[in-house]
Order: sequence, then C-alpha cells, then structure tokens
Amino acid sequence: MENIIVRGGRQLNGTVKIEGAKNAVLPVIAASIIASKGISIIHEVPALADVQTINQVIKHMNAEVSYVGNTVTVDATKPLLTEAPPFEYVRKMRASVLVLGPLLARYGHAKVALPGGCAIGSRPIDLHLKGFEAMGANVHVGNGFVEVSTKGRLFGAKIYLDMPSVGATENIMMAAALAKGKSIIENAAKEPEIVDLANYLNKMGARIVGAGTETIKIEGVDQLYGAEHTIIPDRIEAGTFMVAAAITRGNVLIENAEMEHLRALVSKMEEMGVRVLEEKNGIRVIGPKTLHATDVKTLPHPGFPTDMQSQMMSLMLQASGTSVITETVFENRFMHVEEFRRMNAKLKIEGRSVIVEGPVNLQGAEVAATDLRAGAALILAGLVAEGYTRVTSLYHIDRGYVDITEKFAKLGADIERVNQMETAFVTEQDMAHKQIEVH
Ligand SMILES: CC(=O)N[C@H]1[C@@H](OP(=O)(O)OP(=O)(O)OC[C@H]2O[C@@H](n3ccc(=O)[nH]c3=O)[C@H](O)[C@@H]2O)O[C@H](CO)[C@@H](O)[C@@H]1O
Ligand SMILES: C=C(OP(=O)(O)O)C(=O)O
Repeated sequence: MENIIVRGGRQLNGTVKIEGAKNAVLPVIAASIIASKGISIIHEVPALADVQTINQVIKHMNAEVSYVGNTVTVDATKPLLTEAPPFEYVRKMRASVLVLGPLLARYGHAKVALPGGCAIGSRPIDLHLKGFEAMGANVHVGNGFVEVSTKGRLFGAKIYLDMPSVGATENIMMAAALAKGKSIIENAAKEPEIVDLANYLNKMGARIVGAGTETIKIEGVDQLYGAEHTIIPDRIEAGTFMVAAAITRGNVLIENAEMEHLRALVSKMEEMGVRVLEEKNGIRVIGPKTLHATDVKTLPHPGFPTDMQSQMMSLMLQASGTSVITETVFENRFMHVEEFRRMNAKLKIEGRSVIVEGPVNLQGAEVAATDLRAGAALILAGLVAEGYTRVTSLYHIDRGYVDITEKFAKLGADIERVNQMETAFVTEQDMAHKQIEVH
C-alpha cells in the first residue's frame, strides 16, 4: 500500500499546470454514449482513476473507447447494453449514475446499481429520478438497482429541482436532449461543468440554451452525433494549488486556472490577505506574511464550492483569529476534522459549522484521506506542519488529482509517495532515529 509523506517548512514557488476537470469529463464521457452516429473525440482528459472507471463502465456496455495521451475517443454506434456494470463501479464512483439519462433517452431503458452512501453524506438520486418520471419514464427501485424505462420516446417536460443538484441537472439535460418536445429545468445547477456538458451536447446536435443560469431550456432532437470537445480546466485542482501557494507563503503561477470559475474562493483568499493576480496563462497566488481569519459558507455555484471546504480549513488553521466554516451542501463533510486534530488543530464542530482557532502550530502525524478533497487538505496542512506527515488511503486522492506528489515536489515541497513497507517512520524523531541507525 502506498502513502504520501510530506515534511513541512518549504515555501512553494514556480508554475503548476492544471488538468482538465474531473467533474466535467465524467458527465461528458457518460454523454458520449448518446451518439448513435459518429465518434466523439474528447481532449484534455485527466489521467484519473475516475476516468478509468467511467471508461470501464461504458466499455462494459459495448462502447469502443480508446485513451491515448490526454484524448479519449468513444465510438458508441454499435448497439449498447442498457444495463450498466455491477455495484463495484458505482461504489467506486457515484458519477456512474450519469449513464442513466443517455441510455434512457436513446433506448428507452437503463438499469444501474443504486449508489450507496459515502463519506460526505447519503447522496440520494431522487431528483434525477423525479426528472425522468416527469418526462414519462417509469422508475423501479429494488434489489439494489434502479431501473428506468419508457414505452415510446421521452417527452419534454417542465422540471423544477428542489435543490440545484449538479448530477440531476446533468442527467435530466442529457435525457431531455433526445426527448420529444421542449423541456425546461428550473432551479438548475449553474456550475461551470454544467456549461461544459451543454456545450458538448450542443456540438453533438442538441439544442440547449441557458446552461450556467438557473433556467435551462432544451428543445429535444431526434438524433445526436459524436463530436470533438476540449474539457475545461479543473477549478478544484486549481483552488487546491492556490491554497498551497498561500499556506506556504509562496508565489505560484497556476497555469490554465480560470478566474471566472474561482470568484468565491479568490474573494475569500483576498479577505485573508492573499494576493491573487490574473495573468495571461492563469492565476498567480502570493502568500502573505500574516493570514487573517475569515468565515466561509459552502453553497451551490457561484457560491463557495464544497469541494474546496477542507482545503480552506487548512488555510484557516494558519490564519490569525477565529474562522467559521459552514457546510450547507453535504450533511456530513467534516470527516477530516478528526484527522486535522491529530495534527494539533484546534477545531470545534457546532452543527453544520466548524470553528477554527488559528494560527496553530501543526504537527506532523499519520492521517487518513477520508475523501479526495480531505486527502488534498491534509497534504496542504502537512506542507506547513512541523516534521513528517504521512497521508494514507491514497485511492481517494487518486480519484481526483493527477500526479499530486510530483506537482508539489516540482514547486519545492519535500514530499514523496512511498510504499508503506519501505518507510515505517512517521515523525521527525523516528526519522532522526532511523538516520542514527543507518550511520
Ligand atoms: C462528479 C461530480 O460532478 N461531483 C460533484 C457533484 O456531485 P453531485 O452531482 O453528486 O452533487 P449534487 O449537486 O447532486 O448534490 C448536492 C446536494 O443535493 C443532494 N441531492 C442530490 C441529488 C438528488 O437527487 N437528491 C439530493 O438530495 C445531495 O445529497 C447533496 O446534499 O456536485 C457536488 C456539489 O457541488 C460536488 O461536491 C461533487 O464533486
Ligand atoms: C465529492 C467529489 O466528487 P464525487 O462527486 O465524484 O464523489 C469531489 O470531487 O470533491
């Protein structure tokens, strides 16, 4: 089993290049199977475990998929199976449910293992299913599966989402693209990844307007075709490196980062005293001598992203004063608090908020990545902690970050990915002891 070991105290400087967005590429690859003619060529695909999983899912259904360099090519023109692979895949990655909309619209049937709960909350898919029902589908849930079917074509419908769910907006938008007539999604999610998916669907021949606003209008068409598309940069990977620059008081150019996608984070970082500059190729972040405390509440886009909540907590731990971070998107996304405490963090959970007392002298410790962003946040804390931090459960981090160790090392961090058996030390003292033994 592999771990990441980081020794704190190095300032990060230089340039880091941001990959294509995980949360954009997964729905785009899922959408590619809606094309009954032509192939799709998708560029800037990040080499993530989640990308391998979604590729496996659509391969299992009979799509031909190749992944060369950063380009995925999908040929879904052969008849597809409408039953997605077993729970194993949905357990690994909830985005597997995004094949429901395309299959239902193209074949009038889809069956997928029902996703279970996960470390950040229960994450139901009721809003996806209500949307399909409004378009005329029958929904059957039983024996751990969800099955959706319709006799003829789906028909266009007006769908109001109780909350602006990203996945529900995507699934409904894909299904509506091939439905008969006009659909309207109200209270739709406005994330940049929704816009990216709509742009790809429109290149395939769909007629979607309003993506990125709370009302999306979709005029259904009879057929969709493969198309070429380039995935937008990953705003959460960018945000993670922005925090890395700030927390180490470094100076880093985050290449490809899109200011427009990062407004909420930038404004909070500026409030904390961080300098954030828009440059031609991306965003430069310069860490201040003193970080100031602030309050943050996670919200659907354009609010502060829940996927940056744990990384922001790392930064708050270094800020002077009391910060409050409130999670409103997921009901259980504070698993990292216990891990931060192992590093000497002073954190108090009060309902959906965490009170952060800073600045604190973080101490290296063995900590587990409880989800992918928590894993990244623990590395960030490790960058400024005294001594060695060992981060375990790396499979979470690998779902969402390409070469994270190498990228941090290139910026000057003392960080290494090791086989657990090779290096048993976790603390400075242990390390020193080990060196004495060696000499
Ligand atoms: C692959 C992907 O793009 N993942 C992102 C996506 O997840 P995902 O699409 O799963 O997130 P949603 O926006 O759907 O979830 C937001 C909230 O709505 C609730 N909900 C959602 C659907 C539903 O049918 N019923 C329901 O109650 C969820 O439990 C959660 O509390 O958006 C989240 C919120 O920005 C991000 O954290 C994830 O990184
Ligand atoms: C929660 C996340 O992803 P997913 O929805 O794929 O679990 C994330 O990217 O932070």
